[in-house]
Amino acid sequence: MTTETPSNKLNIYGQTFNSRLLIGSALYPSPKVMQDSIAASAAEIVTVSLRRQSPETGGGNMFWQQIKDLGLTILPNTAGCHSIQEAVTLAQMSREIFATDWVKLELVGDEYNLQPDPIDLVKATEILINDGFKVLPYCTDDLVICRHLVELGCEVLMPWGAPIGTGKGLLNPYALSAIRNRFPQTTLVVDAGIGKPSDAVQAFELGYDAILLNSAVAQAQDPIIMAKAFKAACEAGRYGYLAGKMPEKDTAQPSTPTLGMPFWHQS
Ligand SMILES: CC(=O)[C@@H](O)[C@H](O)COP(=O)(O)O
Repeated sequence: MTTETPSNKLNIYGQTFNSRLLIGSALYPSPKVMQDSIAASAAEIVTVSLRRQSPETGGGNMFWQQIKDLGLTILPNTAGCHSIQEAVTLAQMSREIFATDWVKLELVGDEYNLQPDPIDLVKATEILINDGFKVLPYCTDDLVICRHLVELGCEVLMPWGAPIGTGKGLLNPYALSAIRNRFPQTTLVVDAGIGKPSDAVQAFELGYDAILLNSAVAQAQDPIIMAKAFKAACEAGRYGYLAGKMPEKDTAQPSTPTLGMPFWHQS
């Protein structure tokens, strides 16, 4: 029987976490709603982009203070980078500022769907790993690209569910499932495109270790309630996966016995 024990907590490069929900820090209606939503989600890892800094207004400093106040593990990302050089430079700056060697590597290859550039992603990953980073690459659901990333030393992969900000859910469950089956030892996180709690449940049912989302909570009509819904969905999906679902059958089978007495009773 498989149950959730300390030894099978979410493992990200050797650090363990109780929550299997990673959350973004952009697009919330207000800083207060951001803080309250992230707290309600019970996420222990929050991803941030250095690009949020806005020295002209000083707003950037306030944002960083609010993030710091959450007391969570920070996962810097390279959102919005379009070239290897840009992504590597931003990762290096983030390492200094946040004092972490983790980086969620995002390298946009196309403006239409913000698809990661698969070729430059692999090249940038190699540069960053050689520079001592622990890379969490945001990638497409391409099995071969994932294999290259694992061969370079990535212990975590973050294939997309759907393009960022679309809320379309898991567009290609077959491809995500193939990645799960091919890399049983790798920590797999569905990143981007999740729109509703049932998408999160589906990711865990496929055997994924975690999900990362931003828009689904930040752009919900009530972000704080939605954050709670995702917390519950991640737990439900994970427990459902660990429990092992019943086998499906093509023919009906009565679940209520038709022979004998359903309950013992005194005559
Ligand atoms: C915040 C972040 O890292 C995004 O780039 C991420 O991929 C989330 O995407 P969604 O907003 O679609 O959840």
